Order: sequence, then C-alpha cells, then structure tokens
Amino acid sequence: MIIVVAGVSGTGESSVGKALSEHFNLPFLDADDFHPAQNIAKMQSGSALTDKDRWPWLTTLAEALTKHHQEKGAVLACSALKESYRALLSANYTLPIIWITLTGSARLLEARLSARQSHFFDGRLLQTQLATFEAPNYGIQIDVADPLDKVVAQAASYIKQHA
Ligand SMILES: Nc1ncnc2c1ncn2[C@@H]1O[C@H](COP(=O)(O)OP(=O)(O)O)[C@@H](O)[C@H]1O
Ligand SMILES: O=C(O)[C@H](O)[C@@H](O)[C@H](O)[C@H](O)COP(=O)(O)O
Repeated sequence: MIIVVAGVSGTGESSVGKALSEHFNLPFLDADDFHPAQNIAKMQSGSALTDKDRWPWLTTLAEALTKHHQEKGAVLACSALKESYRALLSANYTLPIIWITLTGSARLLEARLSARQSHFFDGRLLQTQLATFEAPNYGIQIDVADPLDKVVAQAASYIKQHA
C-alpha cells in the first residue's frame, strides 16, 4: 500500500504521515529529506522553488515509491502541490496511491509555521505555496483545524476503506 500525504507547508504532512506509517506499520518517507542541498538553500533564503528545481526531486521520489510498491509499501509526506507533480510521483498514474490531502486557512498555517522550531522552510513562502497549490479531485481532503489525532483518525479510516 502506498499512501501520499500532501499539502502546503504547515498543514502537517510530516506529522500526519509519520503517525499513519506507525498506524499501518509501513516505512515513512519525508520528501523534505530528498531535496538536494541547493533546493534547501533556496528555500532558506526565502525563494520559492520552480518546476525545474522540483523535477529531479520528484523523479527521485517517484523512483523511491516504485521501489517501495514492489516491497511492503510506504507512506510519503510530500507537498505535491500541482497535478503535474502528482502525475510524476505516481509514475503517470500507474502506482496505486491513496492520496490524503491536508488543507487549512492561511492564518492557521502561518501560526503553525511560526510556532514550529528548527526547520529550513521560510514561512514567507507559504503564500506562494498556497497560490501554486492545485487541489486534486480524487482521494480525501481533510481540514487540519482539528487536532492531530482527529486528522490522523479521519485519514486512517479513509485508507482502511480504500486499501
Ligand atoms: N492538526 C494539528 N493540530 C495542531 N498542530 C499541528 C497539527 N498538525 C501539525 N501540527 C504542528 O504544526 C507544525 C507543522 O507540522 P508539520 O508536520 O511539520 O507540517 P508540514 O510537514 O506540512 O510542514 C508542527 O509544529 C506540528 O507539530
Ligand atoms: O515543493 C516545494 O516547494 C517544497 O517541497 C515545499 O513544498 C515543502 O513544503 C518544503 O520542503 C517545506 O517542507 P514542509 O512542507 O515540511 O514544511
């Protein structure tokens, strides 16, 4: 089973993805750990990534998902902001991915990002991520105003029904 938890920075992809990986006993992959150093430096300096910056990163992630699909499966936390990125991640929709998309108001996400400690992401990029984000018309979308355990329970229930 391959699960991707998507959403703009601050929606809790990493927290929800980690919790789901424990719940379903699957390996956890955080897309942040796959960024090349120049992408991290760019975001740290307050500049948004371009498609060109993201393409090699997404290609590596698609390869990792394909490998895990042949094994036990995995949970990936990844912004996956655009449909074209999700097409690439899913090897042109051939990987049977269960999509969990997290959404929240700009105000709520700003507050969560400013409270978060020691992360390379520059909160000023949130507006560009919200402008770039294209919601998928498949999978489930979960509003993250609820506490983490409730968001995870909603996601887990959807996954059980669609596995
Ligand atoms: N549902 C939630 N309720 C309250 N705080 C949350 C929730 N989800 C995540 N957080 C907190 O918000 C911050 C951002 O979460 P994180 O998982 O790092 O998001 P992302 O990976 O999407 O940027 C973290 O400090 C995390 O503990
Ligand atoms: O495609 C991108 O612009 C980045 O991948 C971005 O979407 C991601 O949000 C950052 O890596 C911050 O990481 P968090 O999402 O964990 O805050």
